[in-house]
Amino acid sequence: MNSSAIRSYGDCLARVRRQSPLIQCITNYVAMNYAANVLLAAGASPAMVHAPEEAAEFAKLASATTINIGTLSAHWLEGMHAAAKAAHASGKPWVLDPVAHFATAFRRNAVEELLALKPAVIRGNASEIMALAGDASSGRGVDSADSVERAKASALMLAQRTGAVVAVTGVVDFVTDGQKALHIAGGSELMPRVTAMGCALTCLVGAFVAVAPQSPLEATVSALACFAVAGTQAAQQSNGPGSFAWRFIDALAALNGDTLQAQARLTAA
Ligand SMILES: Nc1ncnc2c1ncn2[C@@H]1O[C@H](COP(=O)(O)OP(=O)(O)O)[C@@H](O)[C@H]1O
Ligand SMILES: Cc1ncsc1CCOP(=O)(O)O
Ligand SMILES: [Mg+2]
Repeated sequence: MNSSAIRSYGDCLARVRRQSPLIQCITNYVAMNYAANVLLAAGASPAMVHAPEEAAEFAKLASATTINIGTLSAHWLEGMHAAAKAAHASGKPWVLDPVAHFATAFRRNAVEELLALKPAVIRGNASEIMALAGDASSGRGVDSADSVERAKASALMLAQRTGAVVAVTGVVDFVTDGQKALHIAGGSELMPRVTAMGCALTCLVGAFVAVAPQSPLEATVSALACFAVAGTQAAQQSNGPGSFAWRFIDALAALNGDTLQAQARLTAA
């Protein structure tokens, strides 16, 4: 980890709030609104720009790009390729969310092509990461059917094979660059009951790697820690997934670097 570039996980959040990085989010129809609100709550500036006619041009303007295949179509895939290529060519990090990539041949091929365009970070649930590493997974759709514990070896292997930081989320998250690995505890069992929480987190990872492109592992851990701390806080006041969804945005908006540093539950794996 490049500790001279980033002094602490709290510092990474403080940088996002200070710099307000412009983040190109190519995400799905389900996630667009919630993900944009999550980025705003963290102090970043989201832009949902995916048309093939403009995706590459916009990727050059943005500080980072995130690509999510949740509601894929051929037209969108064209924009994803253009954006990922442009981001890579201009030295900007991009983040891949391989939503349910194992479900159909169209998705499998799409994710394989995108992986070749060198994402800096891959963020998925346990079933997605296991299948992406070529391991058997029990996933059928967008929700995980496997534990993070079972996906750890797959994540390590995938990180070593692709050179990307790999984040597996679930009850306790696991993040690795293929050498070092960390666990992040916290969050709430209400989180998988709100659609697009994972997609929004992928967009937030984009904002964090944008302000610390030399430290993608630390930036990813920091973004996941924000979700864990804000999720724990929001759950304490929520009656169910509906109120949790908006309380989570409030908790994230109120989170500062010092609180994150004090409350994040990180352990070396
Ligand atoms: N049972 C749980 N307890 C605590 N946090 C959870 C739980 N399940 C998921 N999360 C959190 O929800 C967020 C989204 O993760 P996840 O549900 O794995 O992604 P996806 O929505 O892509 O399947 C992450 O911050 C993760 O830590
Ligand atoms: C329900 C659904 N269908 C296609 S994408 C999507 C959202 C998935 O969101 P998440 O991966 O964050 O649960
Ligand atoms: Mg997901």
